[in-house]
Amino acid sequence: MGNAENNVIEMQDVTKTRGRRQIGPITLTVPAGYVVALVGHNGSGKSTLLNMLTRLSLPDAGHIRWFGREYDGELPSEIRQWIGYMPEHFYSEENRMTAEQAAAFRAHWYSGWDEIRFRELMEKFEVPEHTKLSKLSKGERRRFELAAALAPHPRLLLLDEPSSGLDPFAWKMMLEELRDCMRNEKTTIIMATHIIDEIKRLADYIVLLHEGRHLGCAEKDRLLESGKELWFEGTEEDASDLPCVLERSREGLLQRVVTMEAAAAVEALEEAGIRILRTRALELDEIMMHWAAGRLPQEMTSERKGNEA
Ligand SMILES: Nc1ncnc2c1ncn2[C@@H]1O[C@H](COP(=O)(O)OP(=O)(O)OP(=O)(O)O)[C@@H](O)[C@H]1O
Repeated sequence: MGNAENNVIEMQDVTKTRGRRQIGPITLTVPAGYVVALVGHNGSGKSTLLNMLTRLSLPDAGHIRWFGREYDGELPSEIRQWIGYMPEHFYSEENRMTAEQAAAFRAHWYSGWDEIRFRELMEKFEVPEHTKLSKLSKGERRRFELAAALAPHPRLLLLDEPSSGLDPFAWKMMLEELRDCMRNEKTTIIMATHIIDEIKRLADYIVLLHEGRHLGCAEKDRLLESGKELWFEGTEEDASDLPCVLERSREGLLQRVVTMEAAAAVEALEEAGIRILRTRALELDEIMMHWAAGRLPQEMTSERKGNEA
């Protein structure tokens, strides 16, 4: 492994049995300043992974290091205060508190709690003042949770489906705020999400979980650059000879090929003097579908991040 001091999270062969499903083994390194999107169908283990990173849930096996150190029991408070967490389901114990009371309660845990920032965010997100959390709408409650998660300037932000319940305006505001955190505070973000647009706009890396199995980690830009659909005049043999072909078919006089090595495929066709008549970049959701079906080349999904590259 490269410069371990720069790693915010290191998971080594982490497993957890949840009901009848085993999650993992997960081996994952997240260096400082990156945004990692956790992606996978319902029940694939995204929340379980985040819960293990907050220590709300303990792994059955494997090792987790936070900011370079492993801890046995609860995370010490000096580590917890670097971590902002927005769960998918909110804590019901706080339902009878107003947003301000809940914030004051949380501020005790975070020495870096920035009340001015919290109030600015509450205003920006238009969270109703002096109202019990139980009386907030789902989207308002999520906006409060986001403001509270950001108020202590966390070094690591764990977000579980952050956009759930947000209207498009609030969603855009959330994206802007997260972008600012990444830019100005170099916050490391690990977020579970189903929203392709969110992944496209925020993530540097994508981690795919499928039915509890960790299918790897891929660099988003590389996936998007590499996946193309090509149409060209040629034979079936020309099509099948191309690198990393995921799909191919004949459309009239043309060959249609879906490849995850677009640059090499185009070069091979050009060298053979074959005319490419049309190209289309694959959408991220199409690439994810191929990935979940195990069709992506292994070296593309076992990306080593940052200093490990
Ligand atoms: N408290 C629990 N007790 C037993 N099994 C659980 C518990 N919580 C989750 N599970 C199971 O663990 C597996 C992973 O669940 P998890 O919530 O981590 O998935 P997820 O990817 O976050 O799903 P979603 O997209 O629906 O939020 C599922 O099979 C789920 O049924």
